[in-house]
Amino acid sequence: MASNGAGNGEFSFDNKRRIGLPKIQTQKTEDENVVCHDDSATPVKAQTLDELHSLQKKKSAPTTPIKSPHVFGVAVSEEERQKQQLQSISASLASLTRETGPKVVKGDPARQAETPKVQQPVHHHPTPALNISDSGLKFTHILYNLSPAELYEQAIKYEKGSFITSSGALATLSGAKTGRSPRDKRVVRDETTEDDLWWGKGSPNIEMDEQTFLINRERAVDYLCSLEKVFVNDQFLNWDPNNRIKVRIVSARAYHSLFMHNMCIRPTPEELEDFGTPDFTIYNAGQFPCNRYTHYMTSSTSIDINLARREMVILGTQYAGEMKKGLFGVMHYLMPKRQILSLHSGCNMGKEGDVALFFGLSGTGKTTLSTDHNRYLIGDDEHCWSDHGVSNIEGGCYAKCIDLAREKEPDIWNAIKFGTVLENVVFEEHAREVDYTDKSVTENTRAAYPIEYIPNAKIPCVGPHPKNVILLACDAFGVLPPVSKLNLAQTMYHFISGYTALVAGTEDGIKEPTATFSACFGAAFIMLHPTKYAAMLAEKMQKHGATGWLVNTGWSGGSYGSGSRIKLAYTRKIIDAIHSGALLKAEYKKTEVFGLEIPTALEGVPSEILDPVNTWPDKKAHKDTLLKLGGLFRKNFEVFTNYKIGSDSNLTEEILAAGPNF
Ligand SMILES: Nc1ncnc2c1ncn2[C@@H]1O[C@H](COP(=O)(O)OP(=O)(O)O)[C@@H](O)[C@H]1O
Ligand SMILES: C=C(OP(=O)(O)O)C(=O)O
Ligand SMILES: [Ca+2]
Ligand SMILES: [Mn+2]
Repeated sequence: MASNGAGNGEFSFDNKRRIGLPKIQTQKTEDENVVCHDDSATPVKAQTLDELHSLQKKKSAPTTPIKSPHVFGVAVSEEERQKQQLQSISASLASLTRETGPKVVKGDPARQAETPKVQQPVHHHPTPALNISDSGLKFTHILYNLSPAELYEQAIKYEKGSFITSSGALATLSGAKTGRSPRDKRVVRDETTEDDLWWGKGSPNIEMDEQTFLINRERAVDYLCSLEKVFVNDQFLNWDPNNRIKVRIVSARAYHSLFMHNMCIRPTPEELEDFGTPDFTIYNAGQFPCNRYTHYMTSSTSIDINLARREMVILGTQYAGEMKKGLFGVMHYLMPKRQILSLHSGCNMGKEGDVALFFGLSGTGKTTLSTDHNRYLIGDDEHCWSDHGVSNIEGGCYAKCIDLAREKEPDIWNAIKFGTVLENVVFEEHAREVDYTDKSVTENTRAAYPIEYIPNAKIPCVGPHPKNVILLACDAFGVLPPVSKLNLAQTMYHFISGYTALVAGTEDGIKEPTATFSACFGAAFIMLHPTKYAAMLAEKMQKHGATGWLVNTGWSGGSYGSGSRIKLAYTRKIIDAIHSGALLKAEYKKTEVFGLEIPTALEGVPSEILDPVNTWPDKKAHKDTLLKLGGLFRKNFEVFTNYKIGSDSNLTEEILAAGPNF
């Protein structure tokens, strides 16, 4: 933003900066006869203030001439197309018990002059007068695919806790929930999903029935239709053009609309013209709770997925990540049906076209390590691996910001600018400088930005088959080596285990690390049994000759409390050596218990840290901790011992043998 030096939003009267308004002379110049060399522009072409304001905005020009869209071979007018779009939105918002969609109208209700042509409700049947509700008598204004600038204005005007930070990002608060609520995520169990999905112990798919889904859907839709305006985003998922999914997000907050604008793939104006009916719709009524007397509800939060109806309903949580990760779950169902593997991983590509995947649970480094100034970023979190290579599902990144530092992560730092949603951060009240070390609201502070905000993003976000598959674990026990080379069976063992150990809540003194095992490094999002994804991964890695690696981005020199987190600079060197192929040629030795192959030397990393035992002053404590972790792995894997991985029973046995041995 141009600074005028006046501060506090006052206008500057510096002549050079004047943009068009004639100078108002309140006093006569000293010498009336001297020709006034006033360089001010000609007067504005407006007679009234209203006219002046109407000049400020011009109609946006489409990048290509609007073609006449065809419906069943018949050309339709622009007016007709607009009408169809509103009908589609009205149908999306239709109550299921009152037969009609709401009366929807495009545009901001605050701008009365713009209130345009009225969209007649869609009548499936002549509506009995008795069925009319209050919300059926009013108009619901639709703010359709607004631009970031418009969404900023909406947020700042109407949503408490919205501010522009000094770098131009939109700071918001997500309310009472500052992270996902996996225990409140439910999936409708019906004929479609009964046999296909993973149900029961360990599964993230907590069941609900169709009827309960419809109750929550009605609650969300009634809430949304009772509002004066709702935001509608029509966008895409998946950069693979043959497997692109059309999603519609209906939400009540500009924050949610901007978040999804950034996170999903943004359609061009031409693509939006032909958008038609969405493949999947989210109803985000996050400000409104679910009813705890409703069957299945265990809290006031509910995130409900109905695969048959292709709908998701959000009640009682405003955490925006719920939408992104909810859709990811849907992709974990839709893609494997098409023989495409969906992956909770980051992905980047070198100059030579070498692709790497980064798997890992939250906070293990997918976003940080896939954002690499020397490589092209394909995506930071959600990908597909098809017979043609990899594709990003999303159009944006969602970076953790806690302790973010410009020097360590310059690309992420620079992406936090105008258009970026900055969740739950604390900033200095006047200058609006963000303090990234401040955890007052939450430790899970986040930035959501379009992927092109990263300078070396690979657009379109697709790439060839991966050469390296990197499994990230943040091991707060400090016993896993900084890097190990894995054979295929070990890769599968660690992929199915999905280990990380984090330390929650650091305030009240030193805490024991807790091990988390999350199958496929994303059990919260998978829909099928983990072995289904594992079998696909094994098949693809084998076919394309990818190498597996286990990288510990966590502790060294002791567990949390006595050791310290491995320096990001060292982890980057390790990753560089994987990408370049240098690490493949290194000399290796095998570790005790986990039987991992570790390099004896690696450029830019002190050799002594490569074997964790060297970094622990207390060798007995090291051995005890190693055995403890080995035991936790073993216990976790018990549930998988009765499953066959793919059609290859040899592989299944090899995988079972690839775990810790003691
Ligand atoms: N050695 C390391 N490797 C990777 N990340 C590290 C390391 N040390 C500290 N970090 C920090 O850990 C966090 C990793 O988070 P992030 O990349 O967002 O994880 P994910 O995308 O997997 O959820 C970042 O805040 C990063 O700065
Ligand atoms: C959005 C999330 O992803 P991640 O932490 O893996 O970046 C999340 O887990 O809420
Ligand atoms: Ca995650
Ligand atoms: Mn991430």
